Amino acid sequence: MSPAAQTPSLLITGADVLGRGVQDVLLVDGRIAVLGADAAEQAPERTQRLHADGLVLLPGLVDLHTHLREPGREDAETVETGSQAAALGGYTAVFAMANTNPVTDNAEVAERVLDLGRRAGYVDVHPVGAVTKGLAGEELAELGLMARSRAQVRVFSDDGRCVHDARLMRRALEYVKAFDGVVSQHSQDPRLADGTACCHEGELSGRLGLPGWPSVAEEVVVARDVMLARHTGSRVHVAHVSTAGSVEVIRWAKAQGIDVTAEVTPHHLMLTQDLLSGYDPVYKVNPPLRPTEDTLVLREALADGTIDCVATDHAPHVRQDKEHAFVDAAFGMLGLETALGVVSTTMVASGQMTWADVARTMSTAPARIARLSTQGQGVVAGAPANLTLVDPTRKVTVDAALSRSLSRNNPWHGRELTGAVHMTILRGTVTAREGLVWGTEEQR
Ligand SMILES: NC(=O)N[C@@H](CC(=O)O)C(=O)O
Ligand SMILES: [Zn+2]
Ligand SMILES: [Zn+2]
Repeated sequence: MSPAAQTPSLLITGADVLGRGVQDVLLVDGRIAVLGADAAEQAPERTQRLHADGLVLLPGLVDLHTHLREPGREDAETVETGSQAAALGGYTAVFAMANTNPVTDNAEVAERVLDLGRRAGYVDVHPVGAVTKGLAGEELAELGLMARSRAQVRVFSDDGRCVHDARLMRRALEYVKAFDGVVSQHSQDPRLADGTACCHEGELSGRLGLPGWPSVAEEVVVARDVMLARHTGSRVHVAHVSTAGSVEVIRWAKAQGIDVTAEVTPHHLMLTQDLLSGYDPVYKVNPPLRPTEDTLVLREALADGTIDCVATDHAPHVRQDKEHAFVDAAFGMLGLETALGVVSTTMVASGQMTWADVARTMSTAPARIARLSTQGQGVVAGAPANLTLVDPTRKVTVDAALSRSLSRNNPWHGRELTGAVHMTILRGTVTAREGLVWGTEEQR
């Protein structure tokens, strides 16, 4: 990365800041120097100008839940390709899940992922630490060492698997409290979701002849975990909330003052289980796509703050793992490049959320949950210049072939989304612009 001191000054004019009104914004030395009427006057000599009329300026997006697959599955994604996809999607920071090979269950792997992210340089890559060694659910991983490492891990998760042993979950919550960490739980009772289950259990799964798992497999774990959070006084985060029942529990827990936060994925906001009728494994994901009623409750919960944030659960898989009969295919779908468009289409174009709500749910709230000090302050003078410019009315038909991800398990292919990322800026440097990744080493 080029040092911030060499980043040219940039004056952004005409953009609607968070949808709250047009303000000029001056970026100097990688920071937001001035906001408002004085910005142009205070611009140093040779400041570049960007005319952003009609665009909305948001703080750089932060993804609490990304699978970058490196180390171990560099055929599906690398930190570099995943970072490029993230920059194109408007992200300036992502949290890389620990289900890699080797698993990120110690300081060494965590620092390796951190360094790979820095070398790529498109977004800040923060490793998530595993809760248990090897994700085996038996013994706590080196939580303290990961927290004290250069990676300063604060988010811990066995994602892909549920920490189903209540005693281990309790100990993990007690442990992370010492450094204000958070346990992000993949809530799914393995005893209620047997190994072959691959979709939502209900009338449709019966008709399709696919083994399903019930909503309650998620809800019982959410209910248990909020009680453990209350008991330990620690923080629990519910990953990929997918059912109306989970929302009910989280709403109740928050009303009690329990320190619980939650995320919803773009796919659970827009896609529903009826897509499974063609048995296309691109729609196979964990937790599964649910009935429309759940989707509508998730949207309401995101808008009213019961669900704190949107997280992609970007889960790239190679063709050999995904293109199988539905029951045998891998779980997961791409999400980084389309998340903003999906949220814009489902929540903003529909009038359920404002752009300020998008800034909260896709930047400031996830940064706060992860206790990020380097990002998520919003668009304010003095903050690092991590910014995303959005064209709110642009309609884009998603083309999987144009994705920067190495994988092609893209459920959004062919869909028209309203609202597109125009530009992403990391500490004053443009990382993506109009569908092209900028800021490669050669260009700097
Ligand atoms: N979401 C998925 O369906 N798959 C994720 C794991 C996970 O998030 O549970 C993956 O790593 O592929
Ligand atoms: Zn998961
Ligand atoms: Zn995941």
